[in-house]
Amino acid sequence: MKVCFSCGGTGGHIYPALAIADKFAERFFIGSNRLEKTLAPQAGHKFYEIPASSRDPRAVIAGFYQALKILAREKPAIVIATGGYVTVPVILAAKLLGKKVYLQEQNILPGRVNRYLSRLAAKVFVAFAGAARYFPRNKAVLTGNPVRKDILNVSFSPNNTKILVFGGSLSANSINKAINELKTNKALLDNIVHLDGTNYEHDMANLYSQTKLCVCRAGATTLSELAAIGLPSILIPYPYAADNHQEFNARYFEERGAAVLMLDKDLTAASLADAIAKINNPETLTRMSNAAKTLHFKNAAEKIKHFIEKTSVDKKNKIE
Ligand SMILES: CC(=O)N[C@H]1[C@@H](OP(=O)(O)OP(=O)(O)OC[C@H]2O[C@@H](n3ccc(=O)[nH]c3=O)[C@H](O)[C@@H]2O)O[C@H](CO)[C@@H](O)[C@@H]1O
Repeated sequence: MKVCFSCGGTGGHIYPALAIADKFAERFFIGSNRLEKTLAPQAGHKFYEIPASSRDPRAVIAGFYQALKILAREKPAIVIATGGYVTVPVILAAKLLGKKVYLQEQNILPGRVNRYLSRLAAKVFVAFAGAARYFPRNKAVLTGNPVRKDILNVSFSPNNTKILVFGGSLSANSINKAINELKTNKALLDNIVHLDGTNYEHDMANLYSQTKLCVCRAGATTLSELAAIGLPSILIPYPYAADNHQEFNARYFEERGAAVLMLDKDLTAASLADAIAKINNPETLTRMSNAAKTLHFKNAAEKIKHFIEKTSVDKKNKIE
């Protein structure tokens, strides 16, 4: 079955698509000129760029016509969209051509665009049970959030030495500022790995494998990775995320003992040093790691693939 993936803008939307795409032999991507333009071809996928914008209707219309042409030429059986505004014209074009569309939602509190587009989708694969109630009845299927396979192979040890600091795929100014001040603390500095937005890391699995504690934003794809590995974290939700959805993600992890939540407004070099000092011991880290592991959904990408194959192929092996 040939599958069209559409995703865009930030790593949080792109990596789940790449994880699902691994499960399908025939696939291609449609995205914008942002991070997906690098990441999808790098992962070996055919990639089509279309114009996209959250504001300019002319770009959306141009994107829609280009998506129509691409879909008519490539003839995928289905479209899977994992978020980002570039998916809107792709989904509309797919529906016009009578194609089945599936959405995948990473967050506990789904974005408005996905909530609206879910009406056009056959199903929405959700990462957390709490997300289902935001979609029309019977639309959500709980699968968990697909995680890149190299990250699934990483395991946590409290003997790891690194504290990994990053802000999601686009980095975070307030975290950078607090950490840069903390760098005067020599004892901590030696063990801090800081992704500050100038050093995008493609091999996160390698970094995670040396890490005992993450200090990061609370993007849902990051959280799924922390759960898959069982990595303890201090989560500082991005305060301007739509509907404050990162705080929902972070609270879910904090309430279950997997993370410490720190609000961005409370973030200073001193408060961060304090929070790190409180949990930076093998007993606490191990306890948090075990709690994080219980939040991992196994085989999310496989579940999505099986669900699609079961429901999209009829008995004569034809696409519905
Ligand atoms: C501001 C905003 O609205 N951000 C949203 C966006 O975040 P964002 O794109 O930042 O998403 P996440 O934090 O969920 O994921 C970041 C991804 O980038 C990877 N990574 C990061 C840094 C790096 O150097 N290399 C690298 O590979 C991480 O391993 C992870 O896979 O999508 C998420 C998933 O829908 C949402 O929950 C976030 O709220």
